[in-house]
Amino acid sequence: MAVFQRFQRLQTLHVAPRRLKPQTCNVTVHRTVTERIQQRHAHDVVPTRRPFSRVTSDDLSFFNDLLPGRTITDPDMLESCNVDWLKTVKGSSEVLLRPKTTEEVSQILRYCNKRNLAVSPQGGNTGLVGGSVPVFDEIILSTALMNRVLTFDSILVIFTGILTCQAGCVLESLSQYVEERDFIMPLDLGAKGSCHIGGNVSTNAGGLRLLRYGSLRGTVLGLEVVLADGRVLDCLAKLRKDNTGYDMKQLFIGSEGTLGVVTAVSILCPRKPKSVNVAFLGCSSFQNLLETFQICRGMLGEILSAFEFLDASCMSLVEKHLKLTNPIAESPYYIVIETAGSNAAHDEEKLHDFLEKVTASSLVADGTVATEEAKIKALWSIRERITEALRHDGYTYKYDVSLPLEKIYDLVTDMREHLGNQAKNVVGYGHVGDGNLHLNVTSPSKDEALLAAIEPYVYEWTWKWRGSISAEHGLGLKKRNYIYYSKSQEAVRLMRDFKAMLDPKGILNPYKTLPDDVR
Ligand SMILES: O=C(O)CC[C@@H](O)C(=O)O
Ligand SMILES: [Zn+2]
Repeated sequence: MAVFQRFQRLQTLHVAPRRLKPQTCNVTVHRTVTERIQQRHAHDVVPTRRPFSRVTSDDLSFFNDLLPGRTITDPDMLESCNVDWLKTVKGSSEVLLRPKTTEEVSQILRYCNKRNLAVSPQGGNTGLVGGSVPVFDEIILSTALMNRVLTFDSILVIFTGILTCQAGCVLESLSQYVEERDFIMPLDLGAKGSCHIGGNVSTNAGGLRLLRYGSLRGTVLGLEVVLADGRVLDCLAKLRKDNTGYDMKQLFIGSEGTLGVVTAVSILCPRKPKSVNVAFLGCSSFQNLLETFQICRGMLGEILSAFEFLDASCMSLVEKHLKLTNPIAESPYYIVIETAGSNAAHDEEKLHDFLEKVTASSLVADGTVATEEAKIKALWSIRERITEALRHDGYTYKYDVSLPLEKIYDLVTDMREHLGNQAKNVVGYGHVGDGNLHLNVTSPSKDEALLAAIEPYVYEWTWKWRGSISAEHGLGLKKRNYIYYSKSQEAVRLMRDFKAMLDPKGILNPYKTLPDDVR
């Protein structure tokens, strides 16, 4: 493998890409969507507080009796729970509840529903769309103390890999727990040190391993959910297959705490791979990067576990703000490829052949490969810590879109041109393997004119190419009024009906996910 620690440019391979047609512009439909959004000036809409009750001293007595020492009203302690990680959405809740059991969550919600008190469920508060913090004075219901592993299944002495745990377990702790037993979590994200598994499920978090292990819609086997009126829905099955009627858990995966509070999760963990390699490569064009991906899928096949990218602007930001070092020669685009398999010699041979092919054809200009854990971590941190670097760069406008692969970077290029010098930085990175681009725009401070130049332009663009305006972060508070760019009116109406059925008073995570005016 030493020969691939660094490799050189050879010649360029030209493969004509298959062009994709934009959405046949049904002008009427398009205009309807656009007008609906523009009329509302969606990015400016600050919701009006709905007529929920205000917390009284009687309510506090009830909560104190139920959760002695875990009913928090100290403003200093409430401060960090009222504001999101990006520090762009700030609520003014005066009560933080920290239950330890499902029964306590059930009693809290039964009481809040009766009293018409709004509730903002909160996990690790790492969300990026303002979905995990109160907007007004909603009671914060934190899962932080619901952090017990319940079971890790085994048949005699052999583990099956089915983990059942409470919703407040931190993803990284779960990873450690299952790794000690020779398994891994099927998902991995930059926020793993703080995010909770319940929050991951509620937002249907994607992350860096989705390419290999699929989404939580497949790996979550069962859920326990407390409904708005306090009923406990036990769908905590541990079965690989179960076709008995509607798959209820799917309703709660990705519904951002608006339909129920996830209190426990059963999840299928893959075996820990015996051999892991990470290659960090540089490409001179995005077209070369896409061709590298095509070849990679073909040649690495079943051992490919991640294919991520970042552009040169991301690299500059992690160098500048986090003092990370670029391990290879400067390039316009960088790729992080991970392989995970069961036979080191076999995996290395495959990787070797692949790298030889892409360097010989000059698709890849430079690169480095890591097999030891510390170096693997260092390479991954360049990709994983971009979000953190962007936060240092200024106020960040974040877009998380699914697009046809061949259009994925054109949005960044167009946006740069469209914004000119209005923006400080316009960067692109993300999950090439999943067709998911993270477009981020920074400015020295919050800038309404800049926001108006980005939105709805970015959503129009995504709609035109039949993309999704939220590939993995959800709609939360910030994007809910743009839902029509990705969902039909009928679909949104049905969502409203589900919400009305499960939470008739609308106490669960109000002002999130669904638009203000469902027509
Ligand atoms: O900060 C972002 O926009 C993306 C965060 C996360 O989804 C990632 O893939 O790193
Ligand atoms: Zn992502």
